[in-house]
Formats: sequence, structure tokens, C-alpha cells
Amino acid sequence: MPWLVLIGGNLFFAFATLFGFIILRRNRAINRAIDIKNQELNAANARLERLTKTDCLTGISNRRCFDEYLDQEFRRAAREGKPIALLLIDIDYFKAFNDTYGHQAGDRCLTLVATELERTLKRPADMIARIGGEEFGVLLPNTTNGEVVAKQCKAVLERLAIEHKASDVYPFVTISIGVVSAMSVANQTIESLFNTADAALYQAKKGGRNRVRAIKINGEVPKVLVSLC
Ligand SMILES: Nc1nc2c(ncn2[C@@H]2O[C@H](COP(=O)(O)OP(=O)(O)OP(=O)(O)O)[C@@H](O)[C@H]2O)c(=O)[nH]1
Repeated sequence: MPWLVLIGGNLFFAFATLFGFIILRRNRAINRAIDIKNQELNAANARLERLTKTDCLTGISNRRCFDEYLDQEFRRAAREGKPIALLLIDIDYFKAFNDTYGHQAGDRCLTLVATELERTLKRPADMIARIGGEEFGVLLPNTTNGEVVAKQCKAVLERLAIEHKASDVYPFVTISIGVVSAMSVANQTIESLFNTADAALYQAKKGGRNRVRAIKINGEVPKVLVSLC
């Protein structure tokens, strides 16, 4: 009965084609679903990554992010023989600000200062982070004179004119800034760079606050104090 074989064969072929078509569609749907899930996962990971690098009060970068960037840019400066500048910025008499206006006003002040300082930085590679309670770090890769940016930061605070009647230096919120500008990071470490900026900040505080203290480093040449303004 060849006709039976023929019909059976055709039926088999038809079912096999249909089955294959269904499987193909199903696979496509599964692949699409996997793609969507992967995209969601990547977006969630990116959000998480951003969160781990963001200071939750001010919205700018946090200490961890700053340290990673400093490490990366210090290595680059060493490798390429490029200059780098580091600023440490500290709000003056912030404890007195909190005591006078309350902790929430203190938080708002920190956020405003952070936002405005961030807007001051012009180059894409420049970075600001909140690295302590009322302390900010600014890293300026490929920059020979961080003092210029420091003065701009100080001017920004003057324009903001946030009332601070408990301040001993000025009736508005002010900042002290320690700057280290390294023409070359040869014979330096990240720690020595940081310590130099910290020493400059200490001098700015000791010198009366509301000022910039800048130190220039040039290879092996000893640190030179270049300005007190
Ligand atoms: N509102 C608020 N205050 C904070 C935060 N983090 C730290 N502070 C406060 O910042 C103040 C820092 O005080 P000090 O280290 O004594 O420094 P200062 O009063 O600014 O004095 P100088 O730096 O010497 O001018 C402390 O009172 C902290 O409680 C924060 O996230 N929010």
C-alpha cells in the first residue's frame, strides 16, 4: 500500500515542520526574554556600581570612588610624566554651624557646597568627592597649577554667602583649602601627595581659615610654599 506510506510520510513531514517551527518560535521568545533580563541586570548592576561610588547625602562621588580615581590618575601621571594637582577643602567652623542652625541645615549646607563646587570644575577629568564629614577632595589630572581652581572654589563660597553668624572669620560659610600641585610625581607616592595637601590645609586653617595654601612639588625638588592668599 504505497499510498498509505505516502500519506504517512507527508503527515510526518508536516508534523515535523510544524514542530520545528514551534520550537524555533519558542527559542526566539526565550532568547528575547533572556536578552531583556540581561539588560535589566546590567542596568541594576550599573545603578549599584553608581551607588557604591556616590555620597548619599550630597550626590557627588564618595571617598571610595575618590581613592580609586586618585590611584588610577597617579599611576597615569607617573607613567606619562604628566602633572597632577590635589585639593583638600574643609568647611570652616562647621561644628558651630551645626550647633547654631541644626544638623539638617548643616546637611543642606553640605549639599549646596558640594553641588556648587562640583559645578566649578570645568574639565571632564576633574573630580570632586566628599572624603569626610565636611571635607572635600578635588583631583585635577594634567594640571600644573591647582591654586587657580582653589581660588575659584573659594570665590564660589563667597558668592553663595550662606549665613554663618557663629563663624570666627566671617559671617558667612567659608572654606580652607590645601593644594599640592606636582609638576611630576617622580619620587612621590599617593600618600606623600595626600600628606602634602593635608599639611597645606593645616597651614590654611592655622593661618586663620578662609584661605588657600598652595604647595608646588617638582620632581625631587623639595616642597616650596608658593602662596598664602
Ligand atoms: N550636618 C552634618 N554635619 C556633619 C556631617 N559630617 C560631619 N559633620 C559635622 O562637622 C563638624 C566638624 O567639626 P570639626 O572637625 O570640629 O571642624 P570645624 O568645626 O569645621 O572646625 P575647623 O575645621 O577647625 O574650622 C562636626 O560637628 C561634625 O558633626 C554631616 O554629614 N552632616
